[in-house]
Amino acid sequence: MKKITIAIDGFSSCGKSTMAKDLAKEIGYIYIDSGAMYRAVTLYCIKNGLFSGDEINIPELERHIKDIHITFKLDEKTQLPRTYLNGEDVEDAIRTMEVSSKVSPVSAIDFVRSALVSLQQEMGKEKGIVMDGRDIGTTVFPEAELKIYVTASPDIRALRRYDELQAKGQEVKFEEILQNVKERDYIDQNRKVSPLKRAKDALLLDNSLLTIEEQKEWLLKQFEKATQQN
Ligand SMILES: Nc1ncnc2c1ncn2[C@@H]1O[C@H](COP(=O)(O)OP(=O)(O)OP(=O)(O)O)[C@@H](O)[C@H]1O
Ligand SMILES: Nc1ccn([C@@H]2O[C@H](COP(=O)(O)O)[C@@H](O)[C@H]2O)c(=O)n1
Repeated sequence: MKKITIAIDGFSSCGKSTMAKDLAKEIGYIYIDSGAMYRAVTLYCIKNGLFSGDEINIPELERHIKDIHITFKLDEKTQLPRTYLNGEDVEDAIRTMEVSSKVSPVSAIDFVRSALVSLQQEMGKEKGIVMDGRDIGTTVFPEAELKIYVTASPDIRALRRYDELQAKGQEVKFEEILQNVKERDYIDQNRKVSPLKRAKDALLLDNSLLTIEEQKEWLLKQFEKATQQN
C-alpha cells in the first residue's frame, strides 16, 4: 500500500503525541515529535548559558545553531523514539517545567524554525511518517494526505499533564501547569512565523470527552479513509 504523510497539530498537552505514537505503532510508520526538537534547542540554551532570566541571547544562539544536532533513536524496550542532543539522550531532561516555561519564546525565533523545519522535511521525505506539532500541516508538510487539528479545554489539558508529571514523581502545581499551557497557547498562536492554526484541510478533533482508546479508534478510521482516497 502507498505510504502517506500524517500531520497532527494542536494545542499543548491535548494528546497529540499519544495519538500519533499509537497510530504510528499500529500502522508501522515512523513517529516524530517535533515539539521534542524545539525542547532540545531550549535545553541547549539553558545548558550553555544563553538565557539570562527569561531573556534569550538571540545573536549568540544564532552563532551556536549549527552546533545543535538533534537526532532520534528507537528505544528497544518501548519501541518509541528517544531524543538526543549532540549525542546525549535528553528525552527526560526536555520534559521538565523549566524547559516547558522557556520553549515557546525559543520556538518563535525565525532561524530556529527554519533549521528545524528543514530537518523535519528531510525526516519525512520518504513519507510513511506521523509527525505532531504546531505547524506540521501548514508549513512542514502542507501536502500531507491526512491532517488533524486537535483541541481540548485548557483545564482538561492541564489536568492530564498534572496527572502525568505527578505519576513520574515530579513536584508540580496544577495552577503552574495551567498557566504554562495558556501562555504557550498564546505565544504559539500569535508568533509571526508559522503560528499554530488549523490548516484549511485539517480535520478537527476536540478530544475533551474522549478516552485514549476512543481517540485511537477515531484516528485509525481517518487513516483508513485517507489511504483509500490516495
Ligand atoms: N483522550 C485522553 N484522555 C485522557 N488523557 C489523555 C488523552 N489523550 C492524552 N492523554 C494524556 O494527556 C497527557 C498529554 O498528552 P500528550 O503528551 O500526548 O499531549 P501533546 O499534545 O503531545 O502535548 P505537548 O504538545 O505538550 O507535547 C498525557 O499524560 C496523555 O497520556
Ligand atoms: N511544530 C512545533 C512543535 C512545537 N513547537 C513549540 O515547542 C513547544 C513544545 O512542544 P510540545 O509539543 O512538546 O508541547 C510548543 O509549546 C511550541 O512552542 C512549535 O513551535 N512547533
